Amino acid sequence: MKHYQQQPNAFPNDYLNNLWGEIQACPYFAINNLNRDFVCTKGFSVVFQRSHLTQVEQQFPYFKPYLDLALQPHCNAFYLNPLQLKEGSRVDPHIDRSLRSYCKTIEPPLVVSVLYVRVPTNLEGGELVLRSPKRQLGQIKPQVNTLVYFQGDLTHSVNAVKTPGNRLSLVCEQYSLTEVELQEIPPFIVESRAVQSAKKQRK
Ligand SMILES: O=C(O)CCC(=O)C(=O)O
Ligand SMILES: [Fe+2]
Repeated sequence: MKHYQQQPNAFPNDYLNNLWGEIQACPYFAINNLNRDFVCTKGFSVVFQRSHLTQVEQQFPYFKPYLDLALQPHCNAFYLNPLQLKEGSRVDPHIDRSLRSYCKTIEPPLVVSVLYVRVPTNLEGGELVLRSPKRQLGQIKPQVNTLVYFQGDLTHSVNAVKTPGNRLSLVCEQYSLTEVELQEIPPFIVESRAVQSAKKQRK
């Protein structure tokens, strides 16, 4: 894949509504754990190896249609995260490397897939901007039910959302790791602020 591609109308429409409802109701869905680049966003993350895909689908059945379509056959480790932005939220320029907290030497993902689950009507801002070191490669205006794939080594950002309402995407960083790297990655865990604060309160 050169830079990025888009697949419109990726799923039946009722799947998007179902995903929206399930994610909003999920106890892990909370103010984000991700780094400082993610300003005023909500979400949670599922880290898993391909060997544990069935377990992921058992615990999160509503992710299955997305995973069936979006996962790339050559990838063996994944960082899946629903990401919600509202008015005033933005994501500063970054390269996705969320598995770095488990393996310091990790290369960026091969591919990142992003499904737009809900987008405010008449959205202003909120575009996904993709860059190479030399130039801007694309500016993608989120459309509900479009599945975007982009090369995992691209720097990207999300412009500040200027409209009321929620912009919910389902993002999956897809890695092709060596056996040695793979050993450092948890087979299946959920990362969420909600879980961490519950743990802290218990102490
Ligand atoms: O929602 C998007 O358009 C992309 C979000 C993103 O960059 C990320 O989750 O790493
Ligand atoms: Fe990203």
